[in-house]
Amino acid sequence: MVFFPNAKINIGLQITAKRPDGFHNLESCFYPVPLNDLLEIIPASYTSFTLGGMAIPGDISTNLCVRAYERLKQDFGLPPVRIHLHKLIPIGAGLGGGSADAAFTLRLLNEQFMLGLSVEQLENYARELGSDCAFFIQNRPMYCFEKGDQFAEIEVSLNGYTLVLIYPNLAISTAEAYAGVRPHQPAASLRALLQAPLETWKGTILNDFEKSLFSKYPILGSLKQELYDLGALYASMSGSGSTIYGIFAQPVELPAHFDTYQVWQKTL
Ligand SMILES: C[C@@](CO)(OP(=O)(O)O)[C@H](O)COP(=O)(O)OP(=O)(O)OC[C@H]1O[C@@H](n2ccc(N)nc2=O)[C@H](O)[C@@H]1O
Ligand SMILES: Nc1ncnc2c1ncn2[C@@H]1O[C@H](COP(=O)(O)OP(=O)(O)O)[C@@H](O)[C@H]1O
Repeated sequence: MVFFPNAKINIGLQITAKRPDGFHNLESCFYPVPLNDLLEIIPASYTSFTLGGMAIPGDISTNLCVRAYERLKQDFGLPPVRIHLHKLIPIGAGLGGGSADAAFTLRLLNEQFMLGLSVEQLENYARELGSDCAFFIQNRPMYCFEKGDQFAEIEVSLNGYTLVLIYPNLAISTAEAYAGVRPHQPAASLRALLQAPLETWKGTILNDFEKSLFSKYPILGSLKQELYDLGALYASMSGSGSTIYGIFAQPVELPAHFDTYQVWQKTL
């Protein structure tokens, strides 16, 4: 069976408090984006994991696909499988690619082996694997809060807009990003701000990771400004970085020097 785990962007990200468990409470709109990895899992005589596309740091046993398989195997005694991941979503990019791979592994195994797990059960397994993972079970625009693993419905649509993603060949670890942020209660509710027309977001909707990461990596702030100069209606860093995205009214011709980065553009 073959699934295509997709990326996400964060529209707005407020880090509101440090939790007693060491994690942070946040508020954000998670929005799925059709930039995909390829994940194939088939029954086999022994379990193996192979990787194509981009290299992923870390031992195979720490790969989130393998961890997701091992977690379900614990409870359901799954047979051996051959897992192949073709990695296309940039890593350490704030696009949630690893979390998507984990969640899609759970979804695929649930179908392949007819485990009969409900959405809620799959979300609970996903929460064990990472704060972002549960989002990719339902995989639709959601207002996310607490660790980023609790959800509320929100009416946000980017349909018809052109989305540009720029990954400046710089991997930022999530832990590094959280270390630089000072949690605070926001002056305005992100949820309310997101309900206003997209044209108003530029002046109102912020990603709290930008402040410290833009000082540490000035290229990030420059790219965001360039997207505005090119006519973006809204531009931001996604999640814990380093991807900078722009939302445009129509397709945009990007300057030649962007060729040194990984650039993706699509009308949604
Ligand atoms: C920042 C966000 C926002 O969308 O995503 P990314 O941009 O990285 O994809 C998420 O909070 C990332 O979620 P995820 O990447 O699943 O994080 P985890 O593996 O659970 O945790 C990695 C590390 O990040 C920190 N962490 C993560 C989530 C959270 N709510 N508070 C935290 O403090 C912790 O230091 C933790 O050890
Ligand atoms: N299948 C996977 N794809 C990407 N990263 C993975 C995967 N499995 C484990 N990881 C680890 O997760 C971290 C990056 O996660 P990723 O989702 O790409 O970044 P981000 O949280 O910025 O969106 C890296 O430390 C990487 O080694």
